[in-house]
Amino acid sequence: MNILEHIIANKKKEIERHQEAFSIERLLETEQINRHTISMSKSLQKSETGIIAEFKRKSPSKGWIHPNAQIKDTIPAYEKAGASASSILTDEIFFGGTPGDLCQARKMVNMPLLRKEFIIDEYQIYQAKAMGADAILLIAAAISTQECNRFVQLAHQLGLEVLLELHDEAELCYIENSDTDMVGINNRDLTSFETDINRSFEMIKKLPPQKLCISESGISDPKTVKELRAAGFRGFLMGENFMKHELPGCALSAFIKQLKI
Ligand SMILES: O=P(O)(O)OC[C@@H](O)[C@@H](O)c1c[nH]c2ccccc12
Repeated sequence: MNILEHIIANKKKEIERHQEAFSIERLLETEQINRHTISMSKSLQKSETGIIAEFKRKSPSKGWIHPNAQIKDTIPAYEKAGASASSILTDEIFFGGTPGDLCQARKMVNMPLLRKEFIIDEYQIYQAKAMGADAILLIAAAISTQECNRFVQLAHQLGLEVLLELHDEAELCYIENSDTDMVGINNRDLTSFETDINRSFEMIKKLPPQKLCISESGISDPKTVKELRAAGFRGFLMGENFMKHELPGCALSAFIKQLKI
C-alpha cells in the first residue's frame, strides 16, 4: 500500500465515525451552512502575489513541522501579511490538523479558506461548508472522474469553489467534463513524496489557457514564484516554508516583501 492508499483507507473509517456522531441532516442545521462564501479564484485573480499560505503541523513526508502551531497565532497573521487565501489541513492522523482548526480560523479572518482534505465522500463536502470553508480541494489521484463531477456539482450547490489537484498528464481527463474553478498542479508525487517544480512548468502547457492555475508544494524561493507567474500561474500554495518558522506569519510577510522587489 502506498501512502495515498493508506491515508484513504483511514479516511473511510474516519468518515464513518464522523457520520455516526454528526449526520448530514445535523450538518444542514449548523450556522455556517447558509453563509455566503468568499471567492478564492477572484481573490487570486486580483492579487499581485497570489500566495495561498497553508496551516500544516506535520506531514507524512516531513514529520512534525510545527507541532504546537495555533490557528489564532497564525491565520490572522497570514491575512495581515497579505495572503490571498489560506489552506487549512483538517486531516488529523497524517497532518496533525482538526476540523476545529478550520472552524476557529473562519471566525478570525475574511480571506478565503480552503479545506485541505482527502475528499472521497459527499459527507466531507457538507462538512467543509459547515466548518466555514470557501473552497475544497479535490485530488484526482484519490477519486474517479465520475466522483469528481459529482463532487464539483455538490460543492457548487453549496456555494463552495473547487480546486482540482492534478499531478500528471494522465489526469488531464479530469478537467474535460468537470467545471472546476481552479486547477492545481502538485509538484509533489503523493505516492513517493518527491517534489519537482518542473511538473508545473510542463503541465501548464497542457491546460486550457482560461483555467486559473495554482502551483502546489516545494516552493521556497520568491524567484520561483516570479517564474511560475511568468509561465501563467496565478496561485502559489506554500506550507512548510512558512510553518517551519516559529512565527509563520512573519515568514510570509518577509517572503511577500521579497516578492515585490
Ligand atoms: O509544504 P509545501 O511543500 O509547501 O506544500 C504545501 C501543499 O502544496 C501540500 O501540503 C499539499 C498539496 N496537495 C496536498 C494534498 C494533500 C495534503 C497536502 C497537500
